[in-house]
Amino acid sequence: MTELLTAAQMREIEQAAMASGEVTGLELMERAGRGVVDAIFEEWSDLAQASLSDRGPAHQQEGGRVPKAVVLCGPGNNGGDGFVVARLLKERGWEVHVLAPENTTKMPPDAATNRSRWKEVGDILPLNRDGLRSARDADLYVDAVFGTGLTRPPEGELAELLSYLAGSGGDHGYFQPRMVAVDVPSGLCSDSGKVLGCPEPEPFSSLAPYARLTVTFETPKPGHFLAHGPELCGQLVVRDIGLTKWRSVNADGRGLRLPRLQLVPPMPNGPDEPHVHSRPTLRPKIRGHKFDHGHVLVLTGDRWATGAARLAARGALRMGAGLVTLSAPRDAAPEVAAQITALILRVEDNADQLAETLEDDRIGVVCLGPGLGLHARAQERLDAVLAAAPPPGKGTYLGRGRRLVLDADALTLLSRRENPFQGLGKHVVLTPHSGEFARLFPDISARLAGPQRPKLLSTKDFTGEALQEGLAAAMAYREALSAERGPAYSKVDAVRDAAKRSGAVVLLKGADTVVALPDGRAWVHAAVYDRSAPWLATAGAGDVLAGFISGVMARGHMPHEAAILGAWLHVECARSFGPGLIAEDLPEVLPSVLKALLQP
Ligand SMILES: NC(=O)C1=CN([C@@H]2O[C@H](COP(=O)(O)OP(=O)(O)OC[C@H]3O[C@@H](n4cnc5c(N)ncnc54)[C@H](O)[C@@H]3O)[C@@H](O)[C@H]2O)[C@@H](O)CC1
Ligand SMILES: Nc1ncnc2c1ncn2[C@@H]1O[C@H](COP(=O)(O)OP(=O)(O)O)[C@@H](O)[C@H]1O
Ligand SMILES: [K+]
Repeated sequence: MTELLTAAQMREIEQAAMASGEVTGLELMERAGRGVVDAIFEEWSDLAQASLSDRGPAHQQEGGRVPKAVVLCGPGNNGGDGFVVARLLKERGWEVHVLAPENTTKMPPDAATNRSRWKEVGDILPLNRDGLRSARDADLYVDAVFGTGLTRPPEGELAELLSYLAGSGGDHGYFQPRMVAVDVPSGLCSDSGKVLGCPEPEPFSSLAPYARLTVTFETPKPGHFLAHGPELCGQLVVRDIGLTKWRSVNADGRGLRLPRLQLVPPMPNGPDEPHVHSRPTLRPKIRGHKFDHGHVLVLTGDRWATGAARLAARGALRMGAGLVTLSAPRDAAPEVAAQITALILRVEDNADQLAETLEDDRIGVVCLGPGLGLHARAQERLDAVLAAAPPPGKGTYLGRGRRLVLDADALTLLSRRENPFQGLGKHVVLTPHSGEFARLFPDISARLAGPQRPKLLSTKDFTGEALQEGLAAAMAYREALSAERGPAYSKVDAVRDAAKRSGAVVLLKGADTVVALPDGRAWVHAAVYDRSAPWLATAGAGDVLAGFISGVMARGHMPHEAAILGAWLHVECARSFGPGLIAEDLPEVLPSVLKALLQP
């Protein structure tokens, strides 16, 4: 299991460790700096070989090139880590240039100690563009300006420096320098993956550099996986600094840290216990007849609009549901019948007939939304399904209650009801994309989006009142951006709030899919770094996901487990197929993915 820790939690853990007397802040900082240096040499072996301490002083005498590093140190403990990195590189014979603020009055003590240690062996240049100009053409740049302590958008000289670096780092810049971020690229909020003061960062206009490698400590942070985090971090490496003992206890020294936020799947090379499986577990189908493996009912849309539901149904069947039935309005039935074989078709003339179908208590899961439509009849069908889905406990299906997956149009229909969340509960999984999420939770979505960029003025607006209004809106936008404070409201915060409000399990899609329960437990499923699957952004992929989740629930998993497993298998299928993927392929590659999963 890989737990994602916020800045506040990290601070708390560090405090607990130091309070125990078993480790000092200075030791932790030394471990952090050493972790960064080790990660650099593991990533770029040529830099390790070029280090004099490895090759002996004779190397220099033979005219060997001395590698050069520029280390940018900020005003806090992240800067402290930077001073350690600078000293360790210098000890290995590097030419090291350090840029740091001149004013050190507010510097935390451990960082100040490491600054003094550095001063014994090297100089300090100003932390601005001038400082960078006098230390150009390095083999390595180390960004230790801000870490988890970023509280507001950088301003003035610092903003100028960071945006200059944003144009030259990562794979974007003209020089593509090796830029290593200590903990996080400076300017990136480690809780949210947002760049403070810059909602749409671009390589040449961001307030945070694009790193090639990010080395973080103890556990990854949510911001490494959410929003813009992955594109700014380059590669992510986690270094153990020995805080495990204090990770799982609260400030009072007891119990688990709650609510928990976990990464799915866990990081294979993280500092986690090596015996923990890095793959989620799917309940095996061992014995029993088809009804023991769950009966899923998928509602189709009207004539000409049944494809999405058929995709979902096929996804559920391939996932291993014992039986999948499509419930289609009469006018859509011929089209559905012509397209299916292993799936069963039931024809409904009206919502009452659907209600009758739902009296069959062997139907354990109902999936609706894909292609459902937004008309009054669709609303009646949704109402019928909600009315026939008793919450767990009072339920009928194996005592578990009936479970629902509400996707696509069903979510928009919910948002149009007077009480959108009436009748929902933990037996329901809502699977919105960001548009559907905004319809259901407009205030939460607006808070997540942050300040809204005003519309660009067209030439006809360049006069009188329209111009004044446009300028006022632009000023207000700039002010709102500079007033942003860290840690920023994250996608995890938003999905947690949505789950709490609706009472349901909420899965908000994207490359950074987040699942949350009303009690605050949450998971980030990130298709990023070495698990990226950009081919999933294809029409109909979401319909298949709804089917996958339904299928996993039919196999007896709890709704939140099904959401997590469904999202994970969805990405595995996309990765297994690769480029050229279309939604129809997802259920077809699932058997090989499941086979690999079930192998010991
Ligand atoms: N918490 C832990 O367990 C450990 C933390 N360590 C390091 O410490 C870092 C956190 O250190 P800090 O909490 O001191 O925070 P940072 O070093 O990230 O930055 C905080 C400092 O910058 C200032 N600041 C924030 N935003 C600013 C802005 N926009 N413009 C100008 N100044 C700004 C703050 O007032 C504060 O002085 C971590 O990222 C990590 O690198 C490591 O040394 C090892 C252990
Ligand atoms: N860049 C991406 N990387 C990984 N997965 C993605 C990416 N973009 C979209 N997805 C996934 O693809 C699916 C798209 O679903 P959705 O937006 O509902 O589209 P549709 O309605 O066309 O099926 C979601 O599961 C989402 O998480
Ligand atoms: K940093």
